[in-house]
Amino acid sequence: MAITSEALISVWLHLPAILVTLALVYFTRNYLKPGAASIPGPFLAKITNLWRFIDVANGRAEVTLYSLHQKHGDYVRLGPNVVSVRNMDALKTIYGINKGYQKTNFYSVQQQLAKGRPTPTLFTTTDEAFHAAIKKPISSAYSMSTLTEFEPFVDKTIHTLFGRLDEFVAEAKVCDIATWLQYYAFDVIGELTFSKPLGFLEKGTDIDGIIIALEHMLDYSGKIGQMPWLDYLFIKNPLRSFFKGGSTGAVARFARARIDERLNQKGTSPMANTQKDFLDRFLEAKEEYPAVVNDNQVVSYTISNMNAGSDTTAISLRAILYYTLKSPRVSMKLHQELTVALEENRISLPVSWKQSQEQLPYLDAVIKEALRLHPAVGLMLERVVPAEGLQLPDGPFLPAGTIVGANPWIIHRHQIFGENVESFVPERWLQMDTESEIEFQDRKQKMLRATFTFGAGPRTCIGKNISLLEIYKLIPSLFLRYKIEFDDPSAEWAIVNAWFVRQKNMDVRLTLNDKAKIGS
Ligand code: HEM
Repeated sequence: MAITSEALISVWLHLPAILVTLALVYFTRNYLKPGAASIPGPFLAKITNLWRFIDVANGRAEVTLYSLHQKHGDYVRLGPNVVSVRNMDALKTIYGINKGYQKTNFYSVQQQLAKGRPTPTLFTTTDEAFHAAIKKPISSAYSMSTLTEFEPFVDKTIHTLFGRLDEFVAEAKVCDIATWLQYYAFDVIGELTFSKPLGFLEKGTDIDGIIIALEHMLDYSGKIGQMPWLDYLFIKNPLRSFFKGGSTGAVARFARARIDERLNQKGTSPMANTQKDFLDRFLEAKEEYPAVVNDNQVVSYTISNMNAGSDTTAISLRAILYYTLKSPRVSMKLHQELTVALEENRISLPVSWKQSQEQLPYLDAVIKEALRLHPAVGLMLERVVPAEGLQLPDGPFLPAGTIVGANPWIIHRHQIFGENVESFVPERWLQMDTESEIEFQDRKQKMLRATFTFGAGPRTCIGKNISLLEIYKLIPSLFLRYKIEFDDPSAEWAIVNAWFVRQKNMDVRLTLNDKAKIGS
C-alpha cells in the first residue's frame, strides 16, 4: 500500500516532466514523418496541424499558401502529414481516374447530421465505391444535353432579379449587388431542383436563415476540417446529438419540405409538364435504381445541389462583376461586344446559352479570367495517398496515408497562365497577334488543363454545366440591361476564405440601358 502511494506521489511530482517528454516525443515523431519530413514549410506546421487550423481561422489561407509556394517551390508542408502540391505531373496522378486517391476527413466534417447520424452526400462522401454507386443514377441529369431543358428555369429567375434591380434604378438607391447575386444563385438552384425558388429575390431577405446557416457551416468545416477529430468534440459529439436531437441544416429542412410537397401532389408535379426539374429526375432515379436510391438518398441529392451549387455560383458571379467593373478597359470592350451583338440581332435579352457560346468570345475570356483569378474554392482539395505511395516528380516519395492536394488559387497562378498572373487580363484567353491558331489552341488547352475552378478527376464538379449556364446567361444580360458603377470606385471588396472564398461590400449604382428591352 505504502509502495503504491509512494509511486503515485512520485508520478504526481514528475507529472510536468512526463507531460513535456510525451509532448516532445509526439512533436518529434510528427516532425520526422517519413516523406513529408523533407518538404519545406513553416516550422510549426511540421509539428502540429494547429498551424493550419489557425491559418484557416485567420481567413486568408490562400494568400499564406501562395507566398509559401513562391518561397519553397512546387511542394509545401502544411501539416505533419500534409503536403500542398503545385506540380502539374503530380496532380495528374493525384486527381487521375482510377488512381485510388480518396477524399480525406476534411470532407467528413461537412457531413450534416440526420437523426444523430452523419449523412454523406455526393460532395462529402469519402467512400469511393459509395460515391460511384450514387453518382451513376443521376449523372445524366447534369449532362450538357440537359442544359437547354433547364434554361427556362434560369430565365425565370433572371426576370425576377431584374424586377428587383429595377426598383433600385427607380429609387436611385445604392444596391448591395453581392447580396442580390447570392439571392439569384440560391433562387436558381431552388428553381432547378424543386421548380420553386427559395424566395430570396421576392422577399429580398435570407429566408429561414439558410444563407447564414450555410455560412456558419462553411466557417466551421473550413477550420475544423484542418483537425477533423475536433468535430467529435463539437457538432458530432454524441452528447450533443443526444440532447439536441442530432439534426443539422436549414437547407435539409427546406429540401425535406419540398419533397413532401412533391410526393403529396403527384400528378400535378412538373413531371406532368415538359419541364422536368432535378427532383423529378432524382425521383425517376429512385424508380430505376431502387437498390441504391431511397427517399433519404433523394434528399441527399437535393442537399448536395443546394450546398455545393449556390454559394459557389454567387462567388463566381461576384468575381466576374467585380473585376470587370474595376477595369474600365475590360468594361468598355465587353460593353462594345454586347451592344454590337444586340444591335445586329445576334443575341436577345436574356441572352440564351447558345448565343453566349457562339456570339460572345470576349465575354467567354472575361468569365474564364475571373474564375481563374478568384476560384470559389480556396483550400486544398485534399486526397489520401493510396497503398502504393506517391513518388513526387523532383521530390521525395510520400508513403500511403499522406494527405496531398492542390489549392485552385495556387494552381491558377502557375506560369502556364503566362505573365502578370495576379492581374485581371481576359486577353490571355484569346489568340495573340503573334500566335498561330495551332499555337493558340495548344496554349489554351494547357491553361484549361491547369484550371481547377471546378476541381479535377473523378470527383470533379458534377454541376459545372449548370453553373456555367447560370453565369453565361446572367452576366451578359446584366451588363446589357444596366449601366453598373461602383458607388465608391476606390473601395475594395472584403474577402473571407472559409473553404469557399466569399466576398462582401459591393455597393453599386444602376441605371437602365433603354436600348436593351427584356424579352418575355
Ligand atoms: C461556379 C460554381 C461552382 C463551382 C466553382 C464549383 C466547384 C466545385 C468543386 C471545386 C468541386 C470539387 C470539390 C473537391 O474535389 O473537393 C465540386 C464538386 C461538386 N459540385 Fe460544384 N461547383 C459549382 C457549382 C455547382 C452546382 C451548380 C452544383 C449543383 C447543381 C454543384 C454540385 C457539385 C457536386 C454534387 C459536387 C461533388 C461531385 C462529386 O464528388 O462527384 N456544383 N464543385
